[in-house]
Amino acid sequence: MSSPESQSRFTYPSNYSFPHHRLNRVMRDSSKTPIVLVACGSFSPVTYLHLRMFEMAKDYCRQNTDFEIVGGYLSPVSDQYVKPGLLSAEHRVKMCTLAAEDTSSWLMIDPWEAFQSYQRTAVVLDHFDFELNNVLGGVQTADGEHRNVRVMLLAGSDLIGTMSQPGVWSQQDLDHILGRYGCFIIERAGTDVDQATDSLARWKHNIHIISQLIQNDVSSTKVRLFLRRGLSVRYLLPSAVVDYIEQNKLYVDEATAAEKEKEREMLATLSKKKATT
Ligand SMILES: Nc1ncnc2c1ncn2[C@@H]1O[C@H](COP(=O)(O)OP(=O)(O)OP(=O)(O)O)[C@@H](O)[C@H]1O
Ligand SMILES: NC(=O)c1ccc[n+]([C@@H]2O[C@H](COP(=O)(O)O)[C@@H](O)[C@H]2O)c1
Repeated sequence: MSSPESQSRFTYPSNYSFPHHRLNRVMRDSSKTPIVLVACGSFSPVTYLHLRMFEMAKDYCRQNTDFEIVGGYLSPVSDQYVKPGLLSAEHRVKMCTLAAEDTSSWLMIDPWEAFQSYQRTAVVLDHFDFELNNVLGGVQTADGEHRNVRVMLLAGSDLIGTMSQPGVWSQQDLDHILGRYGCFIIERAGTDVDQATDSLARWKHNIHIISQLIQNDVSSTKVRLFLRRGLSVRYLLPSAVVDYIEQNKLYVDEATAAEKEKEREMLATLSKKKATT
């Protein structure tokens, strides 16, 4: 667990320690700004697209910004977040860990959010900022100069779309997330990014929109639907995650009414799309 100072600001799950084994503590290019990417979500289950979001952001940063990515984290949401199809945090954290270990050399899973009461995204980003800069002391340049790490949110455009919906995010939190930290938004089929970011114009300088040059429309909802119908999901998720789902017989239970409704909406969108092509 972190220093006593942190205990007054944050609550911690028991036996928690902040993962930093893959954090790049020495920058490659001292002229750049070190950043850490944080993707918050359900990850029920984690898919290749969740992992690919980080690679897309990496390419974008290299080509368009003065940022150097020194680490990437998936932060699965708490069980208290009410959402159809949300499996227990234990399974979700395990699947994310298997996925990162199996497929990546730089992604990490932070279980801080998952194993406690629901924490707003603004608080989650503060937690990362605290652990990276106050507890670990940031990173260094090759010359040994200290640099604070900037935390940035990584999300799909559906999430940024919810930021204009009344009652979902407080103005104070939006100002904190987009004004203080900033974000990378991956375009996602079904969301008009311009419309989604219209009301967020005052933070435009901190919002980086990334196009999906190779469209991948996989979603956890579709994966759950396939599993429930006994269809294969191999090659949509890392093999280790598919094996884990099979071994633990996950996502085979009858869908809840809310989930059935979500599936109906998704199937209707898919057949509409088919009809227009
Ligand atoms: N196909 C995709 N394209 C772009 N962003 C995505 C895609 N799938 C997931 N994301 C983003 O990944 C993050 C985590 O998402 P989440 O775990 O809620 O996945 P999801 O696939 O949208 O889940 P569900 O289908 O259960 O709603 C969110 O910011 C979401 O926008
Ligand atoms: N006010 C907030 O902080 C707020 C609102 C909506 C979603 N979120 C976060 O967005 C993430 C993804 O949510 P969905 O899976 O519902 O798209 C979750 O981690 C959730 O905590 C945060």
